[in-house]
Amino acid sequence: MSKPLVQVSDLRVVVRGADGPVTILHGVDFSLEAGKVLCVLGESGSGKSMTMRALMRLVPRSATISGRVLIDGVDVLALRERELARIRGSLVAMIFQEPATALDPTFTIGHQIAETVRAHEGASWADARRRALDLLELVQVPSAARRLQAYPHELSGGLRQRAMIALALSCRPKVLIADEPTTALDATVQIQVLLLLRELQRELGMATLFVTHDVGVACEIADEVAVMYAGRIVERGSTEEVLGRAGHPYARGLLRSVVTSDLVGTRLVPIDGSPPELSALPPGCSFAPRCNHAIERCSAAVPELAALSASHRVRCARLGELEPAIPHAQEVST
Ligand SMILES: Nc1ncnc2c1ncn2[C@@H]1O[C@H](COP(=O)(O)OP(=O)(O)OP(=O)(O)O)[C@@H](O)[C@H]1O
Repeated sequence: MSKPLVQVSDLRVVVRGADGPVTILHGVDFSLEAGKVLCVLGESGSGKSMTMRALMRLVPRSATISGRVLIDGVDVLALRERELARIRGSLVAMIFQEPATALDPTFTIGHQIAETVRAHEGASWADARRRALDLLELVQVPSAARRLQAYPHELSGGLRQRAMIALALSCRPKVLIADEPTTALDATVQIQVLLLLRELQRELGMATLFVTHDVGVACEIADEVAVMYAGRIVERGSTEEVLGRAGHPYARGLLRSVVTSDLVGTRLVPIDGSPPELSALPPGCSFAPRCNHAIERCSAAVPELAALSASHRVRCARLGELEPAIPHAQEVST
């Protein structure tokens, strides 16, 4: 097994709130090798985006991060601001749901990509423009030479998303962080962009962290899946293990809808009850108040992420006591 490109251990984020500090992330651990895609699933507010932002220290001013984040051997939490700015966009690139946040409306697509290539690689304008064209072709923008001259608002949503991916790839990142990058697109375009991302990340050997609410998206592109609840990873493993043989009652509930491998657009199934207030988490397992299987022991202490197999881990005090698989397990193929 090769050495992981991304290693995250005991990642914690605490935000200063009006009524005192609130812990948003309670010690997140995972690692990811080059060329692999990890999908992070979970309900709104579970801490998916905060985890991704904390990796690059893009957290609110009121937040404090602790733990360890090693990316390609670089200790991100120990970097000075200047060094950090250098690795954002070169070692690690981020793409978001809304391309408008990454693309400047006042410059053409070609100018923005070429400018980034020049800033990071010191290339001449002529070389940078050639590379901008190569990148637009790589992300399969039709009539790429003409689109270089276009402003963001002149492109369709799908093309803008491709342009943003080209911009993210312009510095040859080793790690790509994608936070719901296809959610705003209609289903057909979503599938095209997802297939493109999967193809690119394999071709370029990037480690990709992909945040989504969509089980179908995870089925389509993930090698590994992590499920988050109330600021903790409650289950992680290979896509087949987590989507096919979920062990945590929360993950099982969320994944009730998974019946085939081609379900882009399948939102997670809402579970009865609502997530806890982060400022007033119940003792022990945060999911216990919503869990049909909870017993007294579940509220005594936060369970560890225990191993079900070499790669499959579940944070449940009743692991091993529950039925081993969810009913749809055999139908999932990845
Ligand atoms: N700037 C902030 N200050 C205080 N709390 C914040 C801030 N940003 C996020 N939070 C809180 O952190 C928690 C996790 O938020 P986060 O955005 O990571 O969730 P998420 O799982 O990505 O949700 P979604 O799927 O809706 O994007 C939420 O309870 C949110 O209210």
